[in-house]
Amino acid sequence: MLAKKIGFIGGGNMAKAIIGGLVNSGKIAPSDIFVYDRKADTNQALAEQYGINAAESADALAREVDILFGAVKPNVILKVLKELAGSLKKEALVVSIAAGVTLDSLSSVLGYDRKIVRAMPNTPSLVSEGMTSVTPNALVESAETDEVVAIFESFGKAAVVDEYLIHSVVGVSGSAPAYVFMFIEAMADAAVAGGMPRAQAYQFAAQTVKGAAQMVLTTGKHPAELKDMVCSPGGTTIEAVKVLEEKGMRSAVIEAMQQCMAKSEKLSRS
Ligand SMILES: NC(=O)C1=CN([C@@H]2O[C@H](COP(=O)(O)OP(=O)(O)OC[C@H]3O[C@@H](n4cnc5c(N)ncnc54)[C@H](O)[C@@H]3O)[C@@H](O)[C@H]2O)C=CC1
Ligand SMILES: O=C(O)[C@@H]1CCC=N1
Repeated sequence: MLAKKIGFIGGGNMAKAIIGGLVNSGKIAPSDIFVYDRKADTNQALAEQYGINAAESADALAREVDILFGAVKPNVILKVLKELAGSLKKEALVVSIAAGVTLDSLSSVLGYDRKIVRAMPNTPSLVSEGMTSVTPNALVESAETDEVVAIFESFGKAAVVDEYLIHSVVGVSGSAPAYVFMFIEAMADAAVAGGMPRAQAYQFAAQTVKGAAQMVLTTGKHPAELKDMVCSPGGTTIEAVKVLEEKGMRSAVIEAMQQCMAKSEKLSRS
């Protein structure tokens, strides 16, 4: 049980995923979780759904908590944190999940003596299958980093990475659900073209992606070996593999991710 008070500024999709994961894990009492969203109905809905506290204001929340999650959009997070910095407890830890906002720019508004963690979750957190990176600044103690990792592990997997790797994280997990959804959609389209009903096509495609991912995670085998296991000599699968190679699937994925990572770098500089 985590004996700390945790607050969320912003109660949107990602905050909801984290709050839901924490409450369901039983690692923290809902009465120790606080949320402040500028929309009163969002506060109320989260308080009712999870039995947590809706704070009166960002300042009131900041005064209360030991760990504060900044879960607003990147274009407003620095302003929001600057306004509440003076209300935070001296030892409070701030966790930002805003894409492209560096530890240095967070320190510039919160103070260079503030313990800060930069994290990059993804939307599968909403179904307890998230993948989150965690990057603490030099002031965060290892026990505190472990606590933040444990919070993110309550709704998926989490790993500590150096800050320079966050662009890779954005490419390979933060933004990546979007490309996987496109792949599932395309697979389902082809099944529909073969006559399968749409809903059934999504079920077959999505369960196959989930099962294939599970094989990579649990067998320890190289993805190429797992691919080879599917390809019977003279069979159906190798025909599909040939077309995917001809159409450049691998280079399309690599180039798309490089664009994504370049944009992440650009956002961090602006
Ligand atoms: N959606 C995604 O896949 C991922 C998002 N992120 C990051 O998570 C953060 C939040 O994203 P989402 O939850 O998707 O956005 P969202 O738009 O669902 O939620 C943002 C919430 O902040 C509230 N808000 C805006 N200004 C506020 C203020 N001044 N005070 C209090 N609340 C305020 C809004 O009312 C809204 O409910 C962003 O910084 C984003 O970069 C990180 C990883 C993945
Ligand atoms: O598209 C974006 O900017 C955010 C960051 C990671 C996922 N969504």
